[in-house]
This record gives sequence, structure tokens and C-alpha cells, in this order.
Amino acid sequence: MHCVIGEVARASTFLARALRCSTIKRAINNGPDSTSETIFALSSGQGKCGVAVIRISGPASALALRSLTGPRQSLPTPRKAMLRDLIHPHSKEMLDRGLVLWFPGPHSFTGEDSAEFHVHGGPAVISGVLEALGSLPNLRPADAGEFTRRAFHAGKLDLTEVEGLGDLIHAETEAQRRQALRQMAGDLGRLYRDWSQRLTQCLAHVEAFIDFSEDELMEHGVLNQVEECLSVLRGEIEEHLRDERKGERLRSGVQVVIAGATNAGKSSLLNLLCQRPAAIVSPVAGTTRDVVESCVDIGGFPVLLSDTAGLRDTLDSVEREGVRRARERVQQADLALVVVDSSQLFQDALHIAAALSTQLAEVLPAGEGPARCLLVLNKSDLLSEEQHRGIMGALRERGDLPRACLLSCHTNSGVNDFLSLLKDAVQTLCADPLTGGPSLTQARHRAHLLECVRALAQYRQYRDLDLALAAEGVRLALTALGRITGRVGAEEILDIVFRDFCIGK
Ligand SMILES: Nc1nc2c(ncn2[C@@H]2O[C@H](COP(=O)(O)OP(=O)(O)OP(=O)(O)O)[C@@H](O)[C@H]2O)c(=O)[nH]1
Ligand SMILES: [K+]
Ligand SMILES: [Mg+2]
Repeated sequence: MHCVIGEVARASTFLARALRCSTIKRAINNGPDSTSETIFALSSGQGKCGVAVIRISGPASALALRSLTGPRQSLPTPRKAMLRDLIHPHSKEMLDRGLVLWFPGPHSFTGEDSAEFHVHGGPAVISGVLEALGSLPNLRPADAGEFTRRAFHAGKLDLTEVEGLGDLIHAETEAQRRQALRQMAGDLGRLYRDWSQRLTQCLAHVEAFIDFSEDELMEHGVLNQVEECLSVLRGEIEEHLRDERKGERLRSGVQVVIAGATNAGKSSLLNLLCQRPAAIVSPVAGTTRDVVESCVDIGGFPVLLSDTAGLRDTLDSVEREGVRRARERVQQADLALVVVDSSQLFQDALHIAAALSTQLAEVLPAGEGPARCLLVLNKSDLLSEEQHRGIMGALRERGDLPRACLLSCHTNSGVNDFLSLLKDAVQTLCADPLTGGPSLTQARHRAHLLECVRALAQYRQYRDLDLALAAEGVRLALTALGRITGRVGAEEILDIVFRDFCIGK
């Protein structure tokens, strides 16, 4: 009995000490206490490769490095690659000969002591080194995104930079890479921090005014300055929000739908653009029913293409559902490619223009102008010379028709012109990552910015009635901005931000 009480007492002192320790650590790191553990992971891709990179971070990194390279070896010069034999710490068997790097904290990606092994990328080598690391005390495999999480807690990156890093890893096109790189380099974070600093200054002035104006220590002009500053700031935030979601679109891909009458050659166009037989092509009208999707890179911009069922009235219930889905897609899309079988058109320009307008009206939702679509006149290989001339005339004369091009999915004639037209259209729908201010890239940022604008409205609403309540509006606006960069309420947002991170990053 005595013994049990003794244990309980010991356990509780231990617990208290541990708690105290972790509270202190937490205060230092400004984040959860995960730093006592040392983590490791394969940071390069899975599967056979020339070189694989295995990363370690945490206080036991130096020990791990020594354990695998032999205790008699000194630690490598910081940040310099050194060739070493890698030996299993228990079996003493040689695992590989590779490069090791030592990054003592705080000058490392995570801010902690870290190390890297660059080994031959065979599965047995990789699993041998991982197993050897796992056999060491205080080392455990890293969770997805855990290295970056530690870098965030060490203040190496703000949340927008973390998101930029995540986007860079997922970037599939050139423009996406540029946008992600800019965000990772801190452009967006700097913009939001600048706004935060200006808001903080305004708040300080308002609070000083509340505290000291009765003692005649503050001039009334201070509030006018605050008013001016907040109104400029609000203008900048609203301008940033008024981006037609171009940055978000570049990040997640432009939605382009291929639509039109049956047998116009929609599926043929999809296959041509994605360079593979993604959809079934046949002379049978009503071949496509489901929406067929494919991701393509159009001149450096990401495009999610969807081929849809040909639009016609039909008694077939399955095809009718296909037509309903096609119309739904057209409504949701950023851009519609309206495909027309040009060989079915008349010969004279007037009739052609009228027929094209009818087909457009058939595809686009009522009231929708031609701005959001491109007209694709397919099967040019089947045209007579008169038809060809008539079509060109109709396109020249009718300025109200959307941008159009004549092509053949069979001979590929006209395809290059179509691609440059498509690239222009996609480019105008996306942010330009090379010029102008950094783009808004995430719905999460948009939500917090809207919150910020709403809170600033509270200032305007109450400034003449109750200055304390008005100041609360500025404080809320600051909180909303702080949530974007992770300065405020990071833990609840972190799990969402790190959801898409891979292990080893
Ligand atoms: N001559 C010629 N035939 C084409 C061209 N493009 C497509 N076709 C043919 O037109 C027919 C219909 O092509 P699809 O690509 O299946 O047409 P679709 O619009 O997807 O048809 P649905 O899915 O049934 O609405 C097929 O026999 C194609 O080979 C073209 O440029 N020239
Ligand atoms: K067809
Ligand atoms: Mg089809």
C-alpha cells in the first residue's frame, strides 16, 4: 500500500514537473510541445530513384547522425555535404554509402537541429535506413507536414508561406509554380502584415484618445487621421478582394466545359486537347452521357476540361440526365467551348450567322453574353470552298458573335490558332503571377478578409456613438487579418492548412 502511495506521489511530482517544463517550452516556442521528440521521414518521392533524401529534425538529430555514421566520426561541417558509410547502429551492418548533411538549429528549415541522409534510392536501402533510425531512442516517424509545422512554430514561415510551400509542391504548371513561389517567398504575408501594422497603429490612436482626450491631452485631429487611414486601408482590401477570383482560379485550375449539339465533335476535341482517347468518339449521336474530365496544361495555365453530352431533346432517360448534367456544367464553368459541326451550316453569311446565334443560345444560359465562350467550328475538312468563304464572311461581319475559330479535329488544321485563342482566354481568367500585387489564392484568405472589412464597418457605424465599441471593430479586423498569417488562433487553422501536406515535408 505504501509503495502504491509512494508511486502516486512520485508520479504526481513527475507530472507537475513535466507540465511545468512543457508550459515553459510552449511559451518559448509559441506552439504545442512537440519539440522534445525527434522525427524522421523519407522526404523524396516513393518508388525507385537515383537518390533518396531522408530527413531528421529534433534534439536527437546529432545523436542519430553519429549513431549511423559511427561514433568515432565527428559531426559534419554544418551545411556541407560529406560522404560517409552508413552503418546500422545495432547490427553494425553497412546499409549504404551516401552524403550526410548537418543543420544545427536555429539555422535550419525547422529551426531545430536537423540532418539529412542522401542515399541510393532503392527500396531496401531506404527501408534499412528508416528502420535503423526508428531503432534509436526518442526517434519516431514524422506525421504528414510535421517538418513544416515545426518551421511554422519556430517562426520561420507564416501561414501564407506554409500554404505557398504546399502549393509549390502541388504546382503542375508554370504559372501555378510562379504564383506559389511568390507566396512562399512571403509577398502575400508581407501585404497582410503591412495592413495589420497600420490597423494596430489606428487602434493605438483610438485607445489613446479614449484614455486621454478628457484630460485634453489629445487633439481631436487624431480621430480624423484614424478615419483617413482606415478608409484608405478598406479601399486597398476591397480592391484586393475585387480580383474575380483570378488567383484562386490559377491555384485550382480554370473550369472549361466543351458543349454543343450531338456529333459536333466535342469528344474529338477533348481527346485532341488532352492527347489521349479520354472519351469515346463515334458517329452515333448521343455517345457521351457522363461528364468526362481531364486536366491539361494550356500555355502554362492549369485547365480542367469537361466533355459533356450533346444537347438535344430525347426520350432516353439516361441521355436526358446527361443533358441535364451538361447544362449544369455550362453554368458552373469559367469558359464554354461551344462546338459546332461547320459542315452542317448553310453557304451564305447571313444564314450562317443566324444559325450560329441559335446554337449559342441553345448552349448558354439565358441572358449570358458571348464573353464567357469560344466558338469552335469543327470539321473544316468537310467544307466546300463556298461554305468556307461564307463562314469567314459571317465571322467578319457579325461583331456580336463570340471569338471563334475554324478547325478540324481530323486533319488538325486550325488547331494552333485555336490553342492560342484558348490560351488568351484562360490567361485573362487567371491572375498574372509576374506583375502587380500578390494574388488572393485561397477561399480561407477571402473569408478572413471579408470578416476584416465587416469589422471595419463596425468602426464607422459606432465612431460617433460609442468610441469603445468602434475600437472593438478595429480589434476584430486585426484578429481577422492575424488569422490569415497564423498570428492569431493558429492551432484550429493548422490542421486544415496541413491536411494536404505529404509526409517528409
Ligand atoms: N470529318 C470530320 N469528322 C469529325 C471531326 N471531328 C469529329 N468528327 C467525327 O464526328 C463524329 C462525332 O464525333 P464525336 O467526337 O463523338 O462527337 P460528340 O460531339 O462528342 O458527339 P456526342 O457525344 O454524341 O454528342 C465522329 O464520327 C468523329 O469521327 C472532324 O474534324 N472532321
Ligand atoms: K458521337
Ligand atoms: Mg461525345
